[in-house]
Amino acid sequence: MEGLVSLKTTPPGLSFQASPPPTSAIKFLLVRRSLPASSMGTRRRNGVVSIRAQQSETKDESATVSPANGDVETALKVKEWEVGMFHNEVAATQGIRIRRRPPTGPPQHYVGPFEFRIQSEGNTPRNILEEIIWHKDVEVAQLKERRPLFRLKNALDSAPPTKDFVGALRAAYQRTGLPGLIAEVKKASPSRGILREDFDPCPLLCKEFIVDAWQIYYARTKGADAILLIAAVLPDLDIKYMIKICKMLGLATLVEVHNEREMDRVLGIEGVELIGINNRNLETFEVDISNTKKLLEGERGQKIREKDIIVVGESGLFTPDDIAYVQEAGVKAVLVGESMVKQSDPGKGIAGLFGNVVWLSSLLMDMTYERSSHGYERWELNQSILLNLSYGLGNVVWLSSLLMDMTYERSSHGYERWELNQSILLNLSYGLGNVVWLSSFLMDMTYERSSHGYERWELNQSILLNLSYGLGNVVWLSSFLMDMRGNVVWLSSLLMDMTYERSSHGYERWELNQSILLNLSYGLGNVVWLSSFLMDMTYERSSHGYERRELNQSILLNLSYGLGNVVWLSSFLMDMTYERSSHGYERWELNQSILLNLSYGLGNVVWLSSFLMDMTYERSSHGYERWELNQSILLNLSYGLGNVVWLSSFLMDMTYERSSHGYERWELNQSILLNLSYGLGNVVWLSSFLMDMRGNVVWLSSLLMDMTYERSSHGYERWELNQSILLNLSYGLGNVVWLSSFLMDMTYERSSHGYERWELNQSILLNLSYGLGNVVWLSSFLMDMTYERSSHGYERWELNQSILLNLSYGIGNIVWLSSLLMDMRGGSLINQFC
Ligand SMILES: O=P(O)(O)OC[C@@H](O)[C@@H](O)c1c[nH]c2ccccc12
Repeated sequence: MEGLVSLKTTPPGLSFQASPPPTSAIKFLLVRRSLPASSMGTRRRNGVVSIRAQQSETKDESATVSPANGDVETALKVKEWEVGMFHNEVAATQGIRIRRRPPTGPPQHYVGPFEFRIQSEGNTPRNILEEIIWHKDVEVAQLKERRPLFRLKNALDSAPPTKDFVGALRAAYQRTGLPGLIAEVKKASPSRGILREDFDPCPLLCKEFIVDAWQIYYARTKGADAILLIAAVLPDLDIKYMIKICKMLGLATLVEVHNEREMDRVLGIEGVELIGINNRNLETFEVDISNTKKLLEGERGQKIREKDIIVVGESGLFTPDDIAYVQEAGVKAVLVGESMVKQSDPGKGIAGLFGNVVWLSSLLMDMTYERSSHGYERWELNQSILLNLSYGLGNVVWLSSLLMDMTYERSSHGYERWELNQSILLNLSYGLGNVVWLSSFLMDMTYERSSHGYERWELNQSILLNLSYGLGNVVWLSSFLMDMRGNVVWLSSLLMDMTYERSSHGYERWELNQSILLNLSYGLGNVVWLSSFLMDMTYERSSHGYERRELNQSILLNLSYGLGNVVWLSSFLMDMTYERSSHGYERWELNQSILLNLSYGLGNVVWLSSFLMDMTYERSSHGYERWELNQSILLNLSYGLGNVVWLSSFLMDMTYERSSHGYERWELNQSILLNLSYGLGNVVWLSSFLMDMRGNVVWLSSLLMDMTYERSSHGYERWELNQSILLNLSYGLGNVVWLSSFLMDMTYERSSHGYERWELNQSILLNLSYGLGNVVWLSSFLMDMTYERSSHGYERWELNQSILLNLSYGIGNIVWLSSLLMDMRGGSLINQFC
């Protein structure tokens, strides 16, 4: 040990040679074939010093290269073999089953007296690992002969500086919350030559069967930053010694274990920072990833956490489930071969391994890289993206797993984290997503109700409230309700529960009841249920009087916002019509509001248009007001979208009227177009609308052209309008093809319109990112931007971020984004992950 202390204070190469610890004597003796016989005599007492001293002397080299005497050479081999036997004995006491040397004699490549050995149990490897080690032993001996240690040491100076392997793994885990990836990658293959020119690997691990410290030096000269040491092969003293050498050379060590015994041995060694658990039994090559879990259970896991050791899960990891499994077991990094190496595109390999999560985490990673310089704000941004994502919703699986992770962290992060959890849940409930998960979550919460009391119940209520805002998808809400407690029963039974509580919670609870119903009607839900509820309420009308009826009306109004089953509504309206005579003007007014609201949603345009026709018949008697109403309905319809055919035919009608109605009519035309551009979202219909009108794309652009013709007379305002329409179109999203071709046109004009035009371009892109649209286009655009990054610098990058932020608003579908990111990043992902 003293020798090791001195190692630190003197130049690495020299000190190493001057005073190595005793174990290294064994190691170096094992493979050193050029020692004079005289020095062997001192081996057992103080062999280390003498051997080292000679290793560093050049004059030894001649002996190595050309043995003067065959007998001496043979004698040396015998000695080496004896030492190997000694090594086997030491190893066996530590439960190491791998024999470093064939116990009954040197293996067959030895020359001289051993040449004719017959194959026997004693010189036949017992398993694959043993066979590899025996081969490795010989291979290293030969390599050392060609390049003795002192020469390697000279080469150390020209090796690239070491990179912080452990630091990179820790940072990766912190950044992403996912295990850092140690990927097996290749710059070139012997058969196919250079595979990747721009190969700039992260810190490098030398994944080799190390049997001799010489290999460590060799690896460093080749640029290694970390060394794999296999506990199934190396006795404790070797591991300790090699760790010291690695430290001296600035290398990290990953000590690999396969079973409990090896784990316990390694946990007893000082200075171990990384332990790899190999799921592949190197004796049989069978893979079982539960090995990782087994070795991290109980006290062992405890000890690892206390020592702050990073555990690397190794082998047999292919899917996000596998990664999640080992991460759950306590792994903070993974060593992956097959599933990466088989992929031509490393980005795809990573995505296959880490799943959809990869894009977000890779995004977060980018941001994390910047965290040091951007500090807290960036982290905040991180949170926003998560929150926004939860609005969209998308892949609930990911989010729920995130929530689970967060739950694990709850103890350490306390209330804030929990708060965030709640927000995400609330937001999730806005979107909707995977109802199964949410409903099961709600059920869990119900179980917890007793223990968490009122707050939890409140949260429950909020989620229901939000759920009722969000959905839109009637099928899921109704199926959700059905899943929970069977058809309709659940919500109404909830309402009943609440009713029971009414006595104690009084008016507030009842109010809440009402809000839920109101909100439900926003979303839309199962009209059947709602209408049956309304009927129930109708029965109660006599006793609850006017208020109930008012409520009834509100629900109807709200229903009309959503849209629902127009058939039912229209039949309801008919009922009301029968009542018109008795209720007079108010009822009629109500009728109108419902129609207006319906037009917001959209519904069955056919019915609406037929209604409009009815109204048209009445035009003569109701005069201008009615006509005005007509216009409003049309305007509102354009918000929603509805039956394009009808609208377009209406526009045509209006066109006929242009001559007589003059400018106002034309203005209306414009408003409708503006509103249309707000509303749609459904690319198909807009494009089909455009197509219907004048064939593919032509119509809108020709309209724009018309407007352009008018520019001279209407001047700047018209042009402004033009821009608004484009901007609004970009909100919805529309036919990206068209937009992009338009952008191209604009680009041509860039020279003459200068910066403003370019700004507009940016807005359109930002807005497009709200909707989402054609990812292919966006991603290709982002790529273009990436190319431009060098010249446009930080602003462009910022824009990139905004687009991503906005995208996170829009999407919901994480799958596409992740594929986008994957496309974008490809190979560079791998660097970020390491
Ligand atoms: O290809 P896989 O199953 O992803 O495994 C990679 C890596 O863990 C494996 O190559 C490995 C880890 N430690 C080793 C030691 C020797 C040989 C191989 C290994």
